[in-house]
Amino acid sequence: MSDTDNEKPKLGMRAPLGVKRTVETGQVKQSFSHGRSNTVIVETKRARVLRRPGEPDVQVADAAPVAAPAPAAAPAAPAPQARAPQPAPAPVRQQQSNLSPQERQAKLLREAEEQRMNTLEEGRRRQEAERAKAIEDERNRVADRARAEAEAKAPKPVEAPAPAPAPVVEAAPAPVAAPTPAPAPAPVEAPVAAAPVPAPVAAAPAPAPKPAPVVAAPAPAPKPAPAPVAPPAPPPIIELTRDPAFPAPRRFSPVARPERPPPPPKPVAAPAAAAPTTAANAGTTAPRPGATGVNAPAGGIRRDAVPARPQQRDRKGDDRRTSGKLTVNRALGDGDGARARSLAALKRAREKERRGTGGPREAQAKQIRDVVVPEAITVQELANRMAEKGADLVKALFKMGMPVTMTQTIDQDTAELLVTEFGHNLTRVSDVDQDLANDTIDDAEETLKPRAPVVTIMGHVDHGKTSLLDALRGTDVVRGEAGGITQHIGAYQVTLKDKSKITFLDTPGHEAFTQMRARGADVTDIVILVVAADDGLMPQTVEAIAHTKAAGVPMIVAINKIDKEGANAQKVRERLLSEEIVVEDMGGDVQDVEVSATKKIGLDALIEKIQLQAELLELRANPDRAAEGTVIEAKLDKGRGPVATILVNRGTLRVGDIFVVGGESGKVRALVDDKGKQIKEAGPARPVEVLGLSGVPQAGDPFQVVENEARAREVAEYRRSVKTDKRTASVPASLESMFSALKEKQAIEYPLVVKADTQGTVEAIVGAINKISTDLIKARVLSSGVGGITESDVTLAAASGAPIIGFNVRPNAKAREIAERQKVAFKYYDVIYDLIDEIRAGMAGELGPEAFETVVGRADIREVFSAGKHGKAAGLLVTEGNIRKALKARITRNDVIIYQGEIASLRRFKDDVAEVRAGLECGVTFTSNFVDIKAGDVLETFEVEMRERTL
Ligand SMILES: Nc1nc2c(ncn2[C@@H]2O[C@H](COP(=O)(O)OP(=O)(O)OP(=O)(O)O)[C@@H](O)[C@H]2O)c(=O)[nH]1
Repeated sequence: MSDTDNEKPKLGMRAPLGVKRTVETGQVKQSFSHGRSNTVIVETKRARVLRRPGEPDVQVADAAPVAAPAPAAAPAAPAPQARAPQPAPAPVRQQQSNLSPQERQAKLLREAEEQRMNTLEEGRRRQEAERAKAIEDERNRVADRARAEAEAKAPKPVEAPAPAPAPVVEAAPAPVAAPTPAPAPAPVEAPVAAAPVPAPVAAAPAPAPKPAPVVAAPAPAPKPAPAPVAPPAPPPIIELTRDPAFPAPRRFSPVARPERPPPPPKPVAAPAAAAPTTAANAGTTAPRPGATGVNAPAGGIRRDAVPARPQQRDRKGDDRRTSGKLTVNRALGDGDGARARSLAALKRAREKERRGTGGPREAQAKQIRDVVVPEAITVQELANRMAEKGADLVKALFKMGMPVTMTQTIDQDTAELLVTEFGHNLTRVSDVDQDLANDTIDDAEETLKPRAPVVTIMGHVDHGKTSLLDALRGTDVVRGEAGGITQHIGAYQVTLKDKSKITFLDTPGHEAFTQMRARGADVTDIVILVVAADDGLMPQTVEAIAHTKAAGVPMIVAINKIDKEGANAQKVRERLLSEEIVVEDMGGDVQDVEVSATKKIGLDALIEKIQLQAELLELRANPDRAAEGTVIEAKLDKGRGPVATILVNRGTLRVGDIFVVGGESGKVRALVDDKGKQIKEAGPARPVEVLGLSGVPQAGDPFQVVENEARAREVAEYRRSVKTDKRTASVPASLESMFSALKEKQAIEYPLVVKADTQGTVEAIVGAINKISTDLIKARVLSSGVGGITESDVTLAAASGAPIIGFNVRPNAKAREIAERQKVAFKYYDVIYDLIDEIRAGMAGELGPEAFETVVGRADIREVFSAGKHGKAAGLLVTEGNIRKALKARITRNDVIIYQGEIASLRRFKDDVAEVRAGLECGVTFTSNFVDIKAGDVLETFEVEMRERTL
């Protein structure tokens, strides 16, 4: 917009239709800061007054045509309000009528500005006063509220013009425009009506019937937004309604709206207040001559909206409201709004705050926990116990310089660092705390009752252990054994003629069962060392003696096979001396007895000695307590599931008892004695098969009855985790371990999958296989277990190209099918000797034949000649053996090999010869053109023989 544009009387060109000109225009130059100025075209329009039908008004005829060009504001012309102020403007009009239009406009503007300033000043003073009062209100809010309201009411006459704009419109233009005030309200009404509260405008259609056709047309102007109104109001008129007498600050009108007072008592005061403000706003914010009449009010709307902003902010920000800061709203006595909010909204706000801040924060509040830390724990488990994120722990450990993963096990000290770091309390526990307390306290004397002795028979292979036991039991076990040797521990209880009982444990004699034998010694009271009279002491006999001594168990020497020819019992006794076993006959304290298992000689004497020894031991146990025992043997029975042979040490084991055995738990489903009979209970020293286990335990595992299943599961779980931790615990790296690892890497791996019928056999086989390993080849048992060969065994073996060793077990149909498909080899055995021999042969075959070197002859190199295309020839003196053509040869200088190859040619006095013996001279050339030959070097010829390797 330019000044030149302003000079063009565009508004005048688009004068509204009418019989006579109702709008007068003029220019007002406005000055702003920074030297800016603006020229505004000001039009003065006569206000239209709607009158009731029948009311005498000579100006009606004029009003109709004037109202037409400003239809936008028409809806805001409520008839009742318009009529009320009508009488007032008359004298004002008369006073101003003497001035020229320009003078009047200038004067009006000046006065309006003055009035506005006065009003602002007045407002400021009022605000200050209100602020002071507000402070008092804080102290005694309830009491002062009434007074505050009274004071707030005081400025209402100023606010009044806002809610009642219509009279203003009518009053102001009247003197300027024409004696007919009726048509004017439309444009002037627009800014007021478009002010923040559109309600009056929206209500405008109600009086529409009164202005009849003229008012009905602009009905779409109910919105405060000027845009939609603009089209129906084309005349770009900036209306300036003014009343120098009451230039009430228009800006307060929106604030006062919510509590619209009753109609102002003075009809003149109300319109006068609104008019100048509107004029001023219109003049400053919408100076464009091209602006429509509705645009002008838009500026007014923006200006009017300014004071409303604090109110909006107040609604959002509680702090502002509660801070006691005086806002325009409060200054104007808007105490009601604050009160209304303080009751309901404040309550909601408090509730929201409580929910929003109190709730979650309390939930997130860090809980300090008592973290129970065992001797070794995984990072993940520790995180769980601390209720922290595992990743946080890993991060903390990383910061401590320990790069670990969640599944890695850390020791108690490291765990303590973490627990402290995270602000929890540490409770150290040892394995004993976690596990079942091994009740080492002896039972009370009065509870102890005599029990049967547990006798273990030990001895070298085939010395007749099983035969002796068989003789004692009166049953034939020997025939049932594969290969004629005992494969695993058998436990039997023999009832003697005097009803007394003896429990026998038959341990295998083969060296592979050393571990099992050691276990047998641990649970036994007496050891019977079987020594064949014809064979004497053998390695396993000596080993059995060592185990017996280690267990601190008394021994009875049974010299067996005395019926055999060549039996020499005395020799056995003498030989035992070298093992520090001095039998009674030799003046010692170890009982000995000559027996024959097959001829049943000396059996009674043996039993007598056992009973005597048992008496000396005073074997007693408390049968009236929860059972404790030891696993003698365990296996996975196809029909019955996991089965463990338990020797009850003390207490009585009953069907239905809940127990923990090693890393397994369970409830006794059935008890089977050594004769295959189901029994209800088993007292101390009684071997019994237990059914109802969760898995196959290890031979030698402790068996304990516990109070409930939960505890049983907990302990079993703990024991399993300990086993896992031990297995997965990372071995600290050292130079030695690194070198040994390198060494191991060089060795060929011979993978195997081992399945056997019992746990003890599995251990024995695995132990024996590991012993076969050498530096060159290492047997690696990928998996070992009890029970038949399953699909998973085959899959594992197939993945590694390993054969499956089945000892007394066979694959199921599915496993066979997969094995056939994946070309997995099964090797079945029922004698451990055969198994080990074959594995040994297989491992040797894997290594291939072994090269053996045999030196054939040696010679000293005396001279070196040039041999043309053959490089150099050496003149030799054969010192040892002979030198032959095509033999492998090596030349050493100061015992360091400098050449290795073959003899290409052999000559003696220019003749090619096949062989030159020791003491003779000859000349040789070598297969490769070796030239670095010097007199003084030594030649060595040798043959290489490939032999089958043995391990
Ligand atoms: N003549 C004679 N032969 C016996 C006697 N006791 C055992 N035998 C024989 O010795 C062989 C081995 O007997 P076993 O009872 O199997 O020997 P073992 O010590 O139990 O053998 P393993 O179970 O392999 O440890 C059998 O052929 C028996 O018949 C005996 O008192 N006299």
